[in-house]
Amino acid sequence: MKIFTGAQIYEADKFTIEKQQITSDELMERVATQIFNWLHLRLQGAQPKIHLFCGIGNNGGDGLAVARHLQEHGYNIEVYIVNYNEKRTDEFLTNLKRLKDRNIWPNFLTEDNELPQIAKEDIVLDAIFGIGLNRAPVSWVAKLMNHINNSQAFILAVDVPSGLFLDKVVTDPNAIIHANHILTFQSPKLAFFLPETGIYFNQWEILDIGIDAEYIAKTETEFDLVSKNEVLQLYLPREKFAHKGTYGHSLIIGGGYGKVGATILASKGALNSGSGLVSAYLPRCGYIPMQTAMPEVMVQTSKSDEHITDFNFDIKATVIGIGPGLGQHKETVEAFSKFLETNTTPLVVDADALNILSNNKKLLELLPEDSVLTPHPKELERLIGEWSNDFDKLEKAKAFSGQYKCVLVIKGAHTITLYKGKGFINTSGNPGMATAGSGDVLTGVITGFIAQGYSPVIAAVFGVYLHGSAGDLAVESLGYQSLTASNIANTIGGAFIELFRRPEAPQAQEQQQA
Ligand SMILES: NC(=O)C1=CN([C@@H]2O[C@H](COP(=O)(O)OP(=O)(O)OC[C@H]3O[C@@H](n4cnc5c(N)ncnc54)[C@H](O)[C@@H]3O)[C@@H](O)[C@H]2O)[C@@H](O)CC1
Ligand SMILES: Nc1ncnc2c1ncn2[C@@H]1O[C@H](COP(=O)(O)OP(=O)(O)O)[C@@H](O)[C@H]1O
Ligand SMILES: [K+]
Repeated sequence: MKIFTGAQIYEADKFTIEKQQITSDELMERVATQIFNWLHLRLQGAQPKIHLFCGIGNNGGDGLAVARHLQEHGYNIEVYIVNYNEKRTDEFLTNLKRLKDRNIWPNFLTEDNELPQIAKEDIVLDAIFGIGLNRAPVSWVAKLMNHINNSQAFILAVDVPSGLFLDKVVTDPNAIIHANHILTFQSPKLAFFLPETGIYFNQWEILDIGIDAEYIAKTETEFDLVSKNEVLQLYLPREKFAHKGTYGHSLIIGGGYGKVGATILASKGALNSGSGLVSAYLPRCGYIPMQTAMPEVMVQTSKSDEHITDFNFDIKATVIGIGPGLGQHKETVEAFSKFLETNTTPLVVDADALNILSNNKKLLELLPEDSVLTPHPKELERLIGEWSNDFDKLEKAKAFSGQYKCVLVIKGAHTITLYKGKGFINTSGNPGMATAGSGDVLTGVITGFIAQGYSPVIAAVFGVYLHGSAGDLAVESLGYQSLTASNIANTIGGAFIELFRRPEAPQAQEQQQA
């Protein structure tokens, strides 16, 4: 799904209005009807107090139009105009008049008003600011927002939580609404998925407001959201007459004394994601553990007992996943550097292999084109340097991936894969995956996908989704705390099956009763 910027959203609105020959007011009415339906379906006429806080722009206009629908259906509403600016939009004024015509008189809030009473059983509709926010709210508005946040009422945000910027971080956490749920229009917003800006709400949902399909199809976006629908289109079916050679040979390189487990997890990731053959190259101490844990994996060892000191293996790999448990011993660094000088096999680079590259940036130039790098936040910082905020991080990461012609997978709650100036934001996964070794499994999964013939960027995007989906499935029976990396690796098969599971058809009433 495409993630539009603020400018693109305004353009989409304009395009839709012209193409569908509707007025801006009619578009706003679509929005309001959808929000009203959302509430009506859940409330079914129940009478909690609904406080609607409306700004003076079009976000506020949406709020006023919702107020009218709620009132017409007998809901218990209180409307407030957060009067932060003199410049009202036409649509706001139209909807204000419609309310007044129905004898609904909003409370106009200014700096001098007392803060309204909101009980924790109440509902708040947040329509103070939408995507038009271009500077931090003044202090009395921030105070009001803070008051709303502290009320413990259920807060439903219209389009975005008021106070959220689409392209920069919030400096004062009190000057933004902490929403329980967001009803956002047509396209999710990039800020929903970044660690510094995604913390201000629990859930989001898209309302389809009928933005013109032609606009959506023809407009290129910098970021796309990746869910099941997107990855299903990338899936390469298994062929009837396939043999193990058809699906490539993954080689996992890493491990050291006390860290052989990392390579076992990566090998499991590669094997369970469909690699035809999997080999591992380890120091000698890894031989027995690997052979015992993974009978399917072929093993060769470096000369030394405790860490890799040479890359003299005799394996014709389709792709190499390198780094888990590798360590940064002087001899390992030297051997890895020498290996890079002649290697042409595609690489997936993780963990200590990334740290070695960060310590000697010249080595980055030796990576084969389209190598996949999978840093967690600390490893990313070592690679690209410090960033001032999440938006700056994305810019720097994008420049890095362009400079070194690599696929850069920024791991996190919403892992972002960057390639050739474009970002793919993952939607699967859960906090139970913040556990030792889960990244090692991902290295294996991406390696396994490349082995099977997926291009590196598709292997990264698909692999990240499937890895997260395996975590989501496994957590259902294990819970967040007990989920382990091994569980994730063992559930990859389930995640494949889940890809093709159709939602259950609702049963007919009579059948249910029978
Ligand atoms: N036809 C349209 O354009 C549609 C717009 N929609 C709604 O319109 C919203 C955007 O509306 P607007 O562009 O009017 O903007 P907002 O309603 O988000 O903001 C109001 C205006 O206040 C000013 N402002 C920004 N930051 C401020 C601050 N800190 N203090 C004081 N004033 C500030 C800006 O001039 C801004 O335009 C969307 O989020 C969505 O809710 C929807 O109704 C869909 C249709
Ligand atoms: N809160 C979270 N939500 C979703 N996924 C997460 C979360 N925390 C971690 N993950 C995923 O778990 C993996 C952790 O990788 P990493 O930090 O390299 O772990 P390790 O080094 O222990 O293998 C990444 O794929 C990351 O996206
Ligand atoms: K809002």
